[in-house]
Amino acid sequence: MLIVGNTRELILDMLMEILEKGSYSHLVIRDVLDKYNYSDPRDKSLVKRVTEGTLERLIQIDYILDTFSKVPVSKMKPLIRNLLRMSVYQLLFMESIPASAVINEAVKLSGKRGLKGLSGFVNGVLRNIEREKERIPYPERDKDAVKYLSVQYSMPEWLVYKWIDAYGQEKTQRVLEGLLQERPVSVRLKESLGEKEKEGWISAMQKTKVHLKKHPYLSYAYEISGAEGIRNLPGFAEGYFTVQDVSSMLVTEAAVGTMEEDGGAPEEKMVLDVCAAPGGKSMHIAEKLNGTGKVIARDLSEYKVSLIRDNIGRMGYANIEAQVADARQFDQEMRGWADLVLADLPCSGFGSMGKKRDIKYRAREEALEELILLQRRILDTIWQYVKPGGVLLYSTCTMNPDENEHMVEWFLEHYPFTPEDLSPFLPDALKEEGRSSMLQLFPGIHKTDGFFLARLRRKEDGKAD
Ligand SMILES: C[S@@+](CC[C@H](N)C(=O)[O-])C[C@H]1O[C@@H](n2cnc3c(N)ncnc32)[C@H](O)[C@@H]1O
Repeated sequence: MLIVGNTRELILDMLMEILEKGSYSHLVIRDVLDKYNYSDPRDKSLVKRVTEGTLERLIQIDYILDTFSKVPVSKMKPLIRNLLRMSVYQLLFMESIPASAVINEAVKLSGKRGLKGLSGFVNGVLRNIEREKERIPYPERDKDAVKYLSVQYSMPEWLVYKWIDAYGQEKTQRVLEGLLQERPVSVRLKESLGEKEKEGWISAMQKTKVHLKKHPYLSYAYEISGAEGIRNLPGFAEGYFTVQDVSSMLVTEAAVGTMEEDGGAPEEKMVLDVCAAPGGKSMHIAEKLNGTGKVIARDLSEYKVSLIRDNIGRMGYANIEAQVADARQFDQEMRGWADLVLADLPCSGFGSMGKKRDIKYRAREEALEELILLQRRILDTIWQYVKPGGVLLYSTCTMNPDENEHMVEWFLEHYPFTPEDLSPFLPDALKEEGRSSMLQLFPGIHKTDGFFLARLRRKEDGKAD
């Protein structure tokens, strides 16, 4: 199948929007796919694949371009730079498209977009790369492991350096590989559905083109691949399921303590989720409470809270309420109110890079310090909402010890909490790693996004040490 005419021009425009104007890739891709109703669904998946793939491999692609072009990528005209990037992606990673077609289409498009004078340059660089693609002189691992891994897996050098420092070279490489692997979307099927409804849903899903598979960690988690849009799938409108990574479902298991503790039937609980939008974990907790107790789901803005409300409406939970509140501001009314406080804090988000492909290029090392201060500020405030004897569940969707293990250590030094063994609440595959109070999940190593969770219990005497 060729990428021709409007389709490749559309890809070029999307890359310009994301890489030159700084728009978020997942939003640009979603909007374009929603807007353009292709007669051939294969066109749709090609647009998605080439745009996402080019972003995912950007560092490697730019390295190759810099090796084969006299003009460095940073000095090229933006349109030419992005045209070359998407073409190199196709030459290297999409064998089904003939190289001659990729190059001819790129040459034509540069002319069409008013850069006819550069058609020869585009042609020359791409032909050179096509000829030499089996002999690209990549950085040598023995000489510079950070540069080697950075180019091979398209990850900024400072992040590779940070991960090697924290987790070692072997683990870092597995994580980098994991981040590039295509992973299915995971969904949480409502546990409260009756057997008949569950079977009906599974059989309706099997009649669609998507592939449905049970996730090995949790009985109610399923993986879906090949879906063109989740919203059109059976059971979505009825609120049978919600999209949620399994790592995030494990937070609820550990927070509510349902896997072994309480024989799987939690008593009535008061729960406060201080950073809740779009509401995935709050709704899961509401579900686990079987309609009892109360979950208050808070977030910073009216818009964010409207996302939580929309989700509650679709999923139909009655024991949950969404509120606008800034977690940095102490709320006197909540002092000692909660059996469980969920602190799923804003973080660097490195664990979800597999899904949001531009996070890795947007991340700035300097910004991490600010995030850590924000996380501390929120923790400084919200620990007081936990009843003496109650639980604080701390989580982030990142892999960065300063936001994770070191943050928990800092917290325990300052506030009257004790860490608790996570293993009773985890699936067998994770029990061993969860024996301490903290669990770091890694893509490529675990069957989840990158994620961190820690379970901390407030001491009965309740006062700060
Ligand atoms: C990791 S996300 C939460 C995801 C959510 N727990 C879920 O499972 O769907 C972090 C959230 O923190 C919110 N946030 C950031 N700063 C905040 C603050 N000062 N007060 C309350 N919420 C805040 C962000 O708007 C964002 O929605």
